[in-house]
Amino acid sequence: MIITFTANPSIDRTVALDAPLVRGEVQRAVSVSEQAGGKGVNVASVLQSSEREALALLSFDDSAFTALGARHKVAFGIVGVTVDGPYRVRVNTTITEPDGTTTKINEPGPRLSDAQVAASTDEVVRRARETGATWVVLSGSLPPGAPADWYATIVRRLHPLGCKVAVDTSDDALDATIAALPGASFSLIKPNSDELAQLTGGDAAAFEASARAGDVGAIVDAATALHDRGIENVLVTLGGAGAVLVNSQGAWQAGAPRIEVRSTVGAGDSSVAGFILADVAGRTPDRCLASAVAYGSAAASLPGTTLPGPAEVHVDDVVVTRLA
Ligand SMILES: Nc1ncnc2c1ncn2[C@@H]1O[C@H](COP(=O)(O)OP(=O)(O)O)[C@@H](O)[C@H]1O
Ligand SMILES: O=P(O)(O)OC[C@H]1O[C@](O)(COP(=O)(O)O)[C@@H](O)[C@@H]1O
Repeated sequence: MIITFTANPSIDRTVALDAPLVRGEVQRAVSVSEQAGGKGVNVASVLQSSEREALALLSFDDSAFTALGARHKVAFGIVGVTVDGPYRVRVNTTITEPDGTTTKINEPGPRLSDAQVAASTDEVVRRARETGATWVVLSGSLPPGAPADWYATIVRRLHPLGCKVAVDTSDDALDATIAALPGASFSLIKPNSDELAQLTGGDAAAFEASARAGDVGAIVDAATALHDRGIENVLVTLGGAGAVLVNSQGAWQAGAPRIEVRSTVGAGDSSVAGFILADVAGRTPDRCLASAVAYGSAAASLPGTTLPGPAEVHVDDVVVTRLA
């Protein structure tokens, strides 16, 4: 069993334009779609599509979110509270343009109380213990009211169980997760270039430019610094430039296959799922990296938050190079 925990689920609304977005103008959408989303929900959905037993745990939901999830057949478990009434699961809006450019506006979500945070923590740990989970994935931004070090607290509580843990978050929650190392060490982090720059004091634009030019030296150095602080696998995703993996066995780079980009929403989550799918199948690190990139790129080629299943994923198209 693989468990994901989404502290701040979302209804993902995708608004498609048939012309470039123009700030300050009135534009008409050509289509609008909605899906149940949030990082852990997406990871579990990809795992479930690939026939892995996975459960998406949420700290809260509402009836609209549950109905959307049921339509897309994601198996949910609610570990916190059901926030119907005046509170709602947030709506995250993505605007897609014909050339594949996506603009995302993510809402903060409802405020959680200390009691709701504590109850969710207990439930995540209890479900992981009960199911003998091999991986627990803690994913996404934190809702207002949640402590920035919430994921670090859960990581510490999961340590005695011996399961692998992935953390994929941003902003203050990401800083707090790293600040808790090495005491709250874990198995996988998946920063993109912005998050890597935030954590290591680097320059995201410089990381991206050098990656596009095929030079990932500075990215490997930054990822190695994170690995040395207590994260076994540092998977840096680089959009269309692919990804880099650093772990105790070495460092690898993978280029992304050429695709027609439809929407990158869910690409990072699909990369996390692709890595874990290969890991639980006992694959070597280079194959885990190839799987992460193949799943991420497959997601980027699909519209909205549509997530890839094995039929859309072409791992053999991904070229991996060993760097160290
Ligand atoms: N333009 C693109 N072309 C091909 N693959 C892409 C593109 N954008 C994203 N991907 C795939 O999705 C993965 C994750 O994308 P990235 O943008 O780095 O993550 P995040 O969504 O977390 O910021 C990349 O490693 C790559 O495999
Ligand atoms: O919790 P956050 O950081 O606001 O992100 C939530 C959003 O990210 C997504 O999980 C997509 O993430 P990725 O594009 O990074 O894979 C959406 O489903 C959701 O709307």
